[in-house]
Amino acid sequence: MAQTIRTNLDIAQAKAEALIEALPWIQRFAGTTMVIKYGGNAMVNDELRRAFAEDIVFLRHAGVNPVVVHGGGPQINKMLDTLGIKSEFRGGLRVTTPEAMDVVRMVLTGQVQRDLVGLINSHGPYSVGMSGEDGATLQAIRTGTIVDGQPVDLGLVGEVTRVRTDQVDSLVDAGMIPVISTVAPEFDEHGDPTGAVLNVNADTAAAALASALGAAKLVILTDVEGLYAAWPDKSSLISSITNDELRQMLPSLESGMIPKMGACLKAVDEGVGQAHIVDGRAPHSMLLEIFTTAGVGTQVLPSSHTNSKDTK
Ligand SMILES: Nc1ncnc2c1ncn2[C@@H]1O[C@H](COP(=O)(O)OP(=O)(O)O)[C@@H](O)[C@H]1O
Ligand SMILES: CC(=O)N[C@@H](CCC(=O)OP(=O)(O)O)C(=O)O
Repeated sequence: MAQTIRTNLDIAQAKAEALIEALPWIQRFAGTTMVIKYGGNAMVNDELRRAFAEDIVFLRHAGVNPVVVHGGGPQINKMLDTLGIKSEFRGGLRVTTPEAMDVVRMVLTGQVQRDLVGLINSHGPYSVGMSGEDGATLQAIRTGTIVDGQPVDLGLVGEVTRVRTDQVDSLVDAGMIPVISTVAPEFDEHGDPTGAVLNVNADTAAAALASALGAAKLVILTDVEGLYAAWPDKSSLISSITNDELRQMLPSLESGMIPKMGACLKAVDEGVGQAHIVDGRAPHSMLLEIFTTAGVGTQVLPSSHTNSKDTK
């Protein structure tokens, strides 16, 4: 019995220590904006999606202004398969035909975004869903990519050139949590809309938002622990890397890590305090990365900072 009481007390004390450890980080980040990118591969089951929604609501009550940007690549793949529409990835980006674009828009804005808004709002009326199309919040130009030194046409794929931060700020100022789908209207070189909509990779859109909003952090949830120096060697996890070190490493990266680490680099280069890659398969990993001293994933820091976890 005495043993049980001590064990229960130990558990209670460990919980209190976790709360106290979070205190300086909560003080530091209260009032800041954080852009949280939730990747389709990190949404694999209901428990994880529910834990994600809890973390977002926790952040909001800790005084942070979370802005969620979501992906949905696997969910788009599933719908394209069901409809018998072929699609391929080049350099980590989907080659997007007009037929595929209709499916991208339907799945991201009509399905994934609706699910996330519903999960967050099960805790209270906090969340509003929007697409880059709403209020022309994300404006984009068509972009291709380079694979093996050769230019590749990706079709209706875009890169964000302008963020209407006033649209996002007005929701945040009203105490809301925006959940943003990365479908963006195309704008021409004169800044006029062409009438087309473009498919924007959610990592690169999240970086553009984080940079435009002057976010304290960009946090990207995915299906790996973080960035591995020698992928697929799981013992080579990088816990902290500077933007200059990442710039040198970028050309050696593969597949989905290319837009993801490119997004972290862009965000930090453009003034975002830190970018983090976090394992979305582990419930509450986002809170651990933000509110514990050791952190759990990979953080990207500006070179001007020392390479220490204390710099988060
Ligand atoms: N150096 C690396 N470190 C970690 N993961 C890597 C690396 N190189 C390639 N990958 C792959 O990138 C994947 C993450 O990208 P992606 O599938 O596009 O994620 P998401 O859907 O979350 O955006 C990982 O699951 C892993 O298979
Ligand atoms: C151009 C491009 O590749 N767009 C992505 C958009 C969704 C996305 O980025 O989803 P994840 O974050 O889950 O990968 C796509 O069509 O899959």
